[in-house]
Amino acid sequence: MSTYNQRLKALTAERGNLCVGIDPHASLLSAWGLPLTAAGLERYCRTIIDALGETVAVFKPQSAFFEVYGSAGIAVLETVIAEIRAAGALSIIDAKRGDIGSTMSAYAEAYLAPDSPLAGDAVTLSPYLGFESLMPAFERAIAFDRGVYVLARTSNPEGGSVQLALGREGSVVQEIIDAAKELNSRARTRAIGLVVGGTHGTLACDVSEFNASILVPGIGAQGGRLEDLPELFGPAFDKVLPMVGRGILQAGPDSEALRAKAKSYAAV
Ligand SMILES: O=c1ccn([C@@H]2O[C@H](COP(=O)(O)O)[C@@H](O)[C@H]2O)c(=O)[nH]1
Repeated sequence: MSTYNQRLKALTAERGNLCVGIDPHASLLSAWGLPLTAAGLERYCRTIIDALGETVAVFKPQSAFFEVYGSAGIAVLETVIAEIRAAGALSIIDAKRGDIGSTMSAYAEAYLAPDSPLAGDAVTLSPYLGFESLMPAFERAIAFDRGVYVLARTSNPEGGSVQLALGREGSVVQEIIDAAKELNSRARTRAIGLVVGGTHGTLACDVSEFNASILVPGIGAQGGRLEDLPELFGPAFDKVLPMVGRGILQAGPDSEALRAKAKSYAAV
């Protein structure tokens, strides 16, 4: 089996460099005329995958919006992951997990083990219990040819209060970026990616020598613009995977409108 990074490169070369967020906001379900139930949730997700599944490279289902519906919502998330795979696209499960190592092992099994119904191609992780606490997920991602995206410089304005604080050798976020880069080098992998928001005027951290995929949320509804990313990311721009949720989903439920909106983001 190819690695996550190889699959990502091949598919974005073929389909364009775009990750579409599957964020089933209650307001969007209502705007699409769907009930706020697990059945409405399933219909919403299927509409997106039917419209975009064979043309978009990567989808990012946001776990929180599925958890709202309890076990029925989690069952829909499992179906969505399988449907994305069946459409030939990749999935990043946005669960932002992070915990002490022993609990992290269980999260890693849930989101990265080959036989888990909740495992996509990659999962988002929070390093704020300590980068090293994520090691069980790093090990499984490498072993199972999957990927992880570690929150570094998030898109929200509040993130700076923690991420830009001074750590032992520089800012906290820079320590995370450097630790991820170092681990990729040491393990001869590209499985450890970063999340860096596209909403900032300047990043206030250095990703110029980062060596794996950088997921960039915040484009569209949060004010980030695709056309600003080359300057924002400089030499790391070729690692950037831009991600758009509401900016595309608001065009639904019409399939043509969803396709046209996704194309407009992929074309920039
Ligand atoms: O720093 C971050 C990390 C994750 N997100 C997630 O991305 C999407 C953004 O959706 P939009 O509708 O395009 O705003 C959402 O699931 C967030 O939880 C982020 O925005 N910023």
